[in-house]
Amino acid sequence: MSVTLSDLRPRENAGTSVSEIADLVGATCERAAQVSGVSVDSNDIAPGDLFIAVPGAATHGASFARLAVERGAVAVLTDAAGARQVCRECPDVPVIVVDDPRHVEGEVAARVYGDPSAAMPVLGVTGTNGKTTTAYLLHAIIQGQGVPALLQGTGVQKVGDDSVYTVRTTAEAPVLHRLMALARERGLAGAVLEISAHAVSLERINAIHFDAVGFTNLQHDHLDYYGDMEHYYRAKAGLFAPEHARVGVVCVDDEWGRRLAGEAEIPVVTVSTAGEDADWQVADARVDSRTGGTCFTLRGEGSDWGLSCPLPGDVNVQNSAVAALVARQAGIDPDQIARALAGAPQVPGRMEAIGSDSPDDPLVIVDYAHTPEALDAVLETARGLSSGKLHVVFGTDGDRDATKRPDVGRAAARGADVLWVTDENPRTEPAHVMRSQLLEGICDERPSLEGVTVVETSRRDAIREAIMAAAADDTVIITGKGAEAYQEINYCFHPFSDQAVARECLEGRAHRRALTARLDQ
Ligand SMILES: CC(=O)N[C@H]1[C@@H](OP(=O)(O)OP(=O)(O)OC[C@H]2O[C@@H](n3ccc(=O)[nH]c3=O)[C@H](O)[C@@H]2O)O[C@H](CO)[C@@H](O)[C@@H]1O[C@H](C)C(=O)N[C@@H](C)C(=O)N[C@H](CCC(=O)O)C(=O)O
Ligand SMILES: Nc1ncnc2c1ncn2[C@@H]1O[C@H](COP(=O)(O)OP(=O)(O)OP(=O)(O)O)[C@@H](O)[C@H]1O
Repeated sequence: MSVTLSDLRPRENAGTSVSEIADLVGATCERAAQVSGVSVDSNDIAPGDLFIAVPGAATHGASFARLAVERGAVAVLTDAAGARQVCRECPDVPVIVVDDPRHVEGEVAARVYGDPSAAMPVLGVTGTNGKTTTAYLLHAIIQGQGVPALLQGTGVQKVGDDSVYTVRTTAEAPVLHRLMALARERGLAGAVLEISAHAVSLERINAIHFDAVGFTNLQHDHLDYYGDMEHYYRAKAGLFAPEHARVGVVCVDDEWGRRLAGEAEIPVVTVSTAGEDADWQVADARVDSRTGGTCFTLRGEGSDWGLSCPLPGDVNVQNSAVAALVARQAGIDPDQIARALAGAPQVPGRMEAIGSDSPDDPLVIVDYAHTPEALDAVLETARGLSSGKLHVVFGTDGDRDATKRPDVGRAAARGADVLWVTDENPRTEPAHVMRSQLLEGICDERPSLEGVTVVETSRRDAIREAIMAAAADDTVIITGKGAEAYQEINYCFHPFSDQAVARECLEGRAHRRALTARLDQ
C-alpha cells in the first residue's frame, strides 16, 4: 500500500490542551480541546489536529478552516483577520489569535509533539548546491550502526522503511516536528534535514534543535525571491545561530563561506577543498580507480583522515568533506563515518548513470544541475568520463529566478560539445521565452550555434533525439530535473521521469541495432 505524507504521523501522541498552547504563544482561549497534531494545510489535517491558518502570498489559510474542521481539526490558530473569518464559518471551534501565526508554528508543533528533536541527533545541511547529496551522505553515516534514520529533503521524506515523494526542499515546521515524533516513536537513529534558504526565512525550522549543521556553498539562485545575493546569503546565514544549532561546519571555498565563518553566531569549524585557509584541508583528492568515485584526505587537528566516497567529481569531494565533518562535530565516531561514506548509496538523479550493457551505447547520466555554477562543475566532471563528445540536454525552470538563465546557457555552451535545449518545469511561463533566454547566453559563447538544437516539442523528444544521435564513445548528460517524478506545466503535475525516459531511449537504440542487424542479414 502506498503511503502519503498525511499517513506519516505518530500513532500515540498525548498532545496538549488548547489553553496550554494559548499560554505558550501569549494568547488566551476560552474554549477547551485536546490537540494531538498540527498542520498548516487543510489537506493534511487528521482528527485531533490544530489547524494553523497562515496569511500566505496567494491566499489566507483561514479560507480553508471549514475544510480543516470537517476533516477533524479541533482548534484553529490564526491572526486577527483569519479569526474573523473562522469565527463566522466555524462558531463552535476554539480559536487562538496571534499577530504572526507562521512565527509560532514551530514552537507550537514542538510542544504538541513533545519536542522530538531534543530526543535524537539531528543534523542539517544548507547551501545553494549539494544539500541533497550531502544529506544522503549524512543519512548513510547516521545509519552506520544499522538503525534506520529520518531523511527529509528535495523529493523525499524517508522515515525508516516508509518514504514519500515531496515537492518542497524543506517541509513546513509542523511536518518536520511530526516526522521527528514518528522517528522517535519508531526508535530511529536520528534525523537529517535539508534546509533551504526559504526554510530559514519562512521559519520552517523553528524550535528544531540541530546538533550540527553544514554549509556547502552559495551560488546564483533564488534571486526572484531574495532580490540579491546579500539577502540570499543572510537567509542561509540565519541557520548558524544558537536558537537553531549547537555547532556548524562551513566550507570556505567561496567568498560567502569565508564570510559566514567570521559571522556565524555559533562555534564553527571550517573546511576547504581549494587550499583556502581553514581548520581542515582536503588534500590528495583523486579518482578511486576501484569505484570511479573519489578518495581524499582531510587534514586537520594535527592528523590525516583518509576518506573515500563512491560519488564522482570535485563537487562530491566538497559534499563528502562537509558531511564527514558535520557528523564528526555531532560526535559520531570517525571510523563509522569513514566506513559509511565509503559505502554511500547512489543519490537518485545526481550524476546517476543509466545503465546499458551494450558497448555500442553512449554513457547516459541524469543529473540535477540547474544553476550556472553547478552546470560548469558537472560538465567538467562528465567531460572526463568518456573519450567522445559531450552532449547536454537541458532547460530552465519557469516561475523561478529568470536572471540566471543566460548564465545557464553560457555554462552549457562552454562545457559541452552538443547542446539540446528543451524545457524543465515551465510552470506558468511560456516555454519558448525561456528557451530564447537560454539561447541568449549560448550565443555569447557560440555565435555560430554549431552543435545546438532547440527541441520545441517536448523534453521527452529532446532526450530521445540526444540519445539516438550520440555515438558509442559519447556521454549524454540530462540535467535540471534529477529524480523529479513530474513535469509541472500550468499548475498540472504531469508524471515524468528523466531516468525512465532515458532507459526507454536506450531500449530504443537496442531495437534499432536489432533491426539493422536483421536487415543486414
Ligand atoms: C514562497 C513560499 O515558499 N511559499 C510557500 C508558502 O506559500 P504561502 O504562505 O504563500 O501560502 P498560500 O499558498 O498563500 O496559502 C496560504 C495557506 O493556506 C493553506 N492552504 C492552501 C490551500 C489549501 O487547499 N489548503 C490550505 O490549507 C496553505 O497551506 C498555506 O498555509 O506556503 C505554502 C504551503 O506550505 C507553500 O506551498 C509555498 O511554497 C511555494 C509553492 C513555493 O514555490 N515555494 C518555493 C519557492 C520554496 O519553498 N522553495 C524552497 C527552496 C527550493 C530549493 O532549494 O531549490 C523549498 O524549500 O522548497
Ligand atoms: N557541492 C556542490 N557544488 C556545486 N554543484 C554541486 C554540488 N553538489 C552537487 N552539485 C550539482 O548540483 C546538482 C544538485 O545537487 P543537490 O541536489 O545535491 O543540491 P541541492 O542543494 O539539494 O539542490 P536543490 O536546492 O536545488 O534541491 C547536482 O546534480 C550536481 O550537478
